[in-house]
Amino acid sequence: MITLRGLTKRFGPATAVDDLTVDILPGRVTGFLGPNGAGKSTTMRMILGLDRPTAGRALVDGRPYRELRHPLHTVGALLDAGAIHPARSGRAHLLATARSNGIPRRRVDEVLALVGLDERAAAKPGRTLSLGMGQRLGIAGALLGDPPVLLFDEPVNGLDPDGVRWIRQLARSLAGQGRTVLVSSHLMSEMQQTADQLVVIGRGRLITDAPVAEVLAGGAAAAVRVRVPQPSGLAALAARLAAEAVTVEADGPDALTVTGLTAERVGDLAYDLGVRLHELTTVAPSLEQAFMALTGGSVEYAANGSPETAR
Ligand SMILES: Nc1ncnc2c1ncn2[C@@H]1O[C@H](COP(=O)(O)OP(=O)(O)OP(=O)(O)O)[C@@H](O)[C@H]1O
Repeated sequence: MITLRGLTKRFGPATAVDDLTVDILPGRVTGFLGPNGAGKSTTMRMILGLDRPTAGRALVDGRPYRELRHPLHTVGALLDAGAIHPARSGRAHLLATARSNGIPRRRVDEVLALVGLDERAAAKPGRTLSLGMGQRLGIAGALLGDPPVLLFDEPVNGLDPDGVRWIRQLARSLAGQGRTVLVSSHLMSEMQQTADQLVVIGRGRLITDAPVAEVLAGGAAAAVRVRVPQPSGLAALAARLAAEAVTVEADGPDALTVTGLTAERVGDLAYDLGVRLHELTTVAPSLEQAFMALTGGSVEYAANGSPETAR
């Protein structure tokens, strides 16, 4: 379990993490979500004792990282996948970490197998590793001490679809074993498929801490898409909907998206007007829409497009 209490980090006048209080519980994948610069990496660095909080506490299994007696056996982290010596092989890198932490050699073979790196890949020098292999090696390092708590900072960044699927399954299976798994991402769609719980931050502050399903249900209203083949019918329906105090947006040349009415009500209004429909669909909000509804003002670059395209 990870416990954050009033966790705050200031860099000069800038507040990167602002009074964060959250419990990150075992047995589930917690998605740590926020736009670039929201403070996710800084929070993870404080959990791992790499940055000192300006105020508040970050505890792993009840202790600050620096007071852990067996840190590698308590918490494993993937922070920067590129953090391996360019001339050293992946296997040598893991062996050195294992040796200095009293972990037996055979565990290195176990974790290499766990992350799907074969002998040839493990023998390559760091500088020749692909991004995906680097991520796998970083995760192998995180798993070395078989820790009950795992932190993955943007693990799917730059990975191909197979790599993304693999990380997703790994995170889920680690949580299934009862571990605490915290995965940061600025990709809402990714978290929708991976996480059970969401901790969303914006500008260092907690925006929400809730199950994914709850964020989806409460963050943004479902919309209704209605497609009308005749332009006159489309105009008549749009005018009628305008009188209903709902949000109506054009959706291509022959369709409208209506927020604030059920599909049944939109269908009934069309029927009353004698307007023929070719489609009437309820569109569930995506996590991304829910996220935008939640973060609103905290997304500094909203004008440049969605957070997914901002990196
Ligand atoms: N060492 C530092 N010195 C000064 N400012 C910093 C430092 N580290 C982070 N920051 C600032 O703190 C804020 C939070 O950064 P952080 O990297 O934690 O965000 P993030 O949510 O992880 O985003 P990203 O995904 O872009 O890394 C940013 O405004 C960043 O510029």
